[in-house]
Amino acid sequence: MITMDDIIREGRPTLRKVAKEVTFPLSEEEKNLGNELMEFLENSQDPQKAEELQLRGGVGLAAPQVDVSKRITAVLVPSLDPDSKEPEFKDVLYNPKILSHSVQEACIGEGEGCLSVDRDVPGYVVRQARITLRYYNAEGEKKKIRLKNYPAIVVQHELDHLNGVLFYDHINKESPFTLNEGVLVIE
Ligand SMILES: CC(C)(C)[C@H](NC(=O)Nc1cc(F)cc(F)c1)C(=O)N(CC(=O)NO)CC1CCCC1
Ligand SMILES: [Zn+2]
Repeated sequence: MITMDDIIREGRPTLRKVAKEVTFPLSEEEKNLGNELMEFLENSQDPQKAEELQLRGGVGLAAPQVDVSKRITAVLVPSLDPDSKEPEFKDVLYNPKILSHSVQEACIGEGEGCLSVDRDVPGYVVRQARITLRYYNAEGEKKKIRLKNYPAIVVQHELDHLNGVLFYDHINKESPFTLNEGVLVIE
């Protein structure tokens, strides 16, 4: 089971590597890793387990963050409506790729953080507002979906990890809270 001790932090070289694509059929190890990444997110969003295991509430976790340089990431975005059980987006993505995206850009109003970054880095992280994502699931089935709002931001944050990019690489050093015309701010 993955806990915070397994998550490598900035400074570790794997976080700055371009991860390798997986080939199908997946090895048992690659299948297990995908499930473990998702299990971490589920545990981290369960108040009792998060407390017991001292986990930060996570919505996405990529293989390079547990020192495995492979193009695998899990995403679990809970629904905004606390009553509904269904998450807004939940899947383990193998070889994910953004096929196309909106011209419009978006950012999270309070900026971003990262499970691999133990410090606050203030500033807007401007990303694509809407994306068309292609990925393979553990069975090797090709998926093509469109995402917008928070799920689109999370997926782009995770795909960055597969390319050795960290959220603060996108922050404008001179003026971290400057936004161009038309950038959607997601609260
Ligand atoms: C860095 C951290 C603050 C832990 C962030 N968590 C988060 O946004 N929590 C959260 C939000 C919810 F809407 C519901 C919920 F249950 C928990 C996160 O997991 N990530 C993922 C990450 O670090 N992946 O490598 C950072 C987010 C910043 C923008 C997108 C992902
Ligand atoms: Zn991250």
